[in-house]
Amino acid sequence: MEQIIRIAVQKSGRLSDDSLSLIKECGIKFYNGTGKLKSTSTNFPIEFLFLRDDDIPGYVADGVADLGIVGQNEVVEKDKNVTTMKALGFSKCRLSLAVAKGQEYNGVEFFEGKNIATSYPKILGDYLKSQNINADIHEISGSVEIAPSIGLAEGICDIVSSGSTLMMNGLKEVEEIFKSEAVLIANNNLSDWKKEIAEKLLFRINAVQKGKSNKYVLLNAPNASIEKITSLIPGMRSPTILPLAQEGWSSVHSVLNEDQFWENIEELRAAGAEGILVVPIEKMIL
Ligand SMILES: Nc1ncnc2c1ncn2[C@@H]1O[C@H](COP(=O)(O)OP(=O)(O)OP(=O)(O)O)[C@@H](O)[C@H]1O
Ligand SMILES: O=P(O)(O)OC[C@H]1O[C@H](OP(=O)(O)OP(=O)(O)O)[C@H](O)[C@@H]1O
Ligand SMILES: [Mg+2]
Repeated sequence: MEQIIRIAVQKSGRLSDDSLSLIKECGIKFYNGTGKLKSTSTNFPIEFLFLRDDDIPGYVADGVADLGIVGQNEVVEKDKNVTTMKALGFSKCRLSLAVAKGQEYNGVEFFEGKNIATSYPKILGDYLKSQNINADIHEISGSVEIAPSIGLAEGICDIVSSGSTLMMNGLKEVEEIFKSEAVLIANNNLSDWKKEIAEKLLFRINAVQKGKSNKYVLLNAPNASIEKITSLIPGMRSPTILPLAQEGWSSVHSVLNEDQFWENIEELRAAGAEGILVVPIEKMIL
């Protein structure tokens, strides 16, 4: 049997572009023409299934797919037995309760005995239980934000990111109940060789993610400041220091987390650093 692993990704929607970009950044090539629901990579032993995101946890649990990229919200909602291998850092959103903007709201007790429309009955049900609230959960599959204005429910529980959908529909967010981002999930019983391929994919994903959060920094500094600057940007093992053509000056090259760079920028400049260049890193393997 050909040793190939199957990964389920969303066909089109909030997860698909970033899922496919991540795969491409991992150096994995595949054809992704419109309408094609299955595709095999030409340079990595992986086959892609393009599916509705709601179906991905179930397919991975059943072993129809070995891996999947899906929102944590769907993994928890579908309550399937799968292993979460890695949080991927995109499609970040939250599940929140919302009510009409003009509604007086003094706490979660508001929802006692009320109707709440949602596409996430399990996550909402678990939350209400944890708060000792009895409410009627009205399950609908989309356009949840319309529910209060058509008299279907007094509140909703849906995905919020910027909050603009809530605002446009005259609603206000009152409780955040779940935080989500895209995750890589795996079937619980992968064979040894499938595990090996999954680990190779994970290795590449880690290299891409580390590269993204770090920057290659080059700067010029007077030799007298090198010690101070080295302490501010210590790099992976230690910075590279090269002499400039101009006597008494060096070029310092280092790698550092972007947040750390911005935190240290004033101190670097105060120490005499100038001509600072910050360059993106494509992959980073420690
Ligand atoms: N506005 C948003 N910002 C960030 N992430 C989001 C946003 N909306 C949804 N997500 C995340 O992306 C996932 C997919 O959202 P999308 O709206 O594409 O789902 P869908 O309409 O159910 O798609 P499908 O047609 O595949 O069933 C959600 O489960 C959630 O994890
Ligand atoms: O807080 P916001 O930034 O406005 O994002 C939240 C909205 O995004 C998602 O819908 P999407 O736009 O993906 O459409 P869909 O309902 O067709 O999935 C989600 O279902 C919310 O309605
Ligand atoms: Mg869906």
